[in-house]
Amino acid sequence: MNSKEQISHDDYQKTADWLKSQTKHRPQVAIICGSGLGVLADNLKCQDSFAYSDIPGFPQSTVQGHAGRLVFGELKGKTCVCMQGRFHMYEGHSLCKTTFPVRVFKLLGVETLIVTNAAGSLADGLRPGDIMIIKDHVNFPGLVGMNPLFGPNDDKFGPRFPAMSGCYDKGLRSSAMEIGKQLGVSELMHEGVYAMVGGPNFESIAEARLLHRLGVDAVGMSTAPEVVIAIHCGLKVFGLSLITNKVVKSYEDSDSVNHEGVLEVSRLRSQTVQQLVTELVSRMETNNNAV
Ligand SMILES: O=P(O)(O)O[C@@H]1C[C@H](O)[C@@H](CO)O1
Ligand code: HPA
Repeated sequence: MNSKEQISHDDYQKTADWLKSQTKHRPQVAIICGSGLGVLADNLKCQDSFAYSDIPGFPQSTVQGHAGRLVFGELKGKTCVCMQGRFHMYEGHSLCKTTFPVRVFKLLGVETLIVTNAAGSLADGLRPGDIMIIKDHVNFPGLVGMNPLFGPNDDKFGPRFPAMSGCYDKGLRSSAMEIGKQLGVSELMHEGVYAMVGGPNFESIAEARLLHRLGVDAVGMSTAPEVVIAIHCGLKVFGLSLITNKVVKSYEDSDSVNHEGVLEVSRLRSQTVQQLVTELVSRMETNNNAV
């Protein structure tokens, strides 16, 4: 991984211009699908979709459960773009490659980013199959210097020192909780703190205990860099974690997590997440920043 890799404003613009030349859709909302959650794109009407390998400048997805397609379409009167597959630091992408699509979305006129992920729970009240609305994050790689904003600041996107307090929009969070009630799934709905770790190994018991003591509710291997870049360039952000497993915190516990199990729980709950996201998008107030 080359942490010094720089991507110029022109590079993002070239990708945005190519996409604009290939689709008439001008999205207001972007959705990043977590592991096993690619079904979120299925409700989009009048779809235009592109394999990542055909999009100039786009990285490639290498993880099972991440299809590697960018899908544009209409969802309840809003134009959306949906990433079926995200990029993780552990795949060997630099952080600016990992977050590349977010700046492209900004250049396409997107106003709101929805990030979803699969995550393991540390909080006792969070069970596999539950949905945790992200109220804040701990960006562990960022805290030790692995931040997508490292390097010269691009003032055209945002300020050198962006604030991260309040990065998960309060209005969208309460709207999602309300929608959960209306869908009859309030017993699944929680709010909590997500922590990003580098992966790709799952946590040791000592690491799990440390994260738990630090006040982390759910842990995963993505999302925080995308959110940092989104906030830096002025996007509104909503995030949710689908809890796919309990993180083992006891030496007496013989359970063990694996990616296939994560994908299985994601798929079982993906329809509910899809309904929640669809309803959230339909209630969003958007301007028309189409560019
Ligand atoms: O892309 P997300 O964060 O949903 O993927 C999680 C973290 C790892 O990539 C994988 C582990 O099963 O799922
Ligand atoms: N730990 C880290 N990432 C994850 C987990 C986990 O338990 N489950 C899904 N993604």
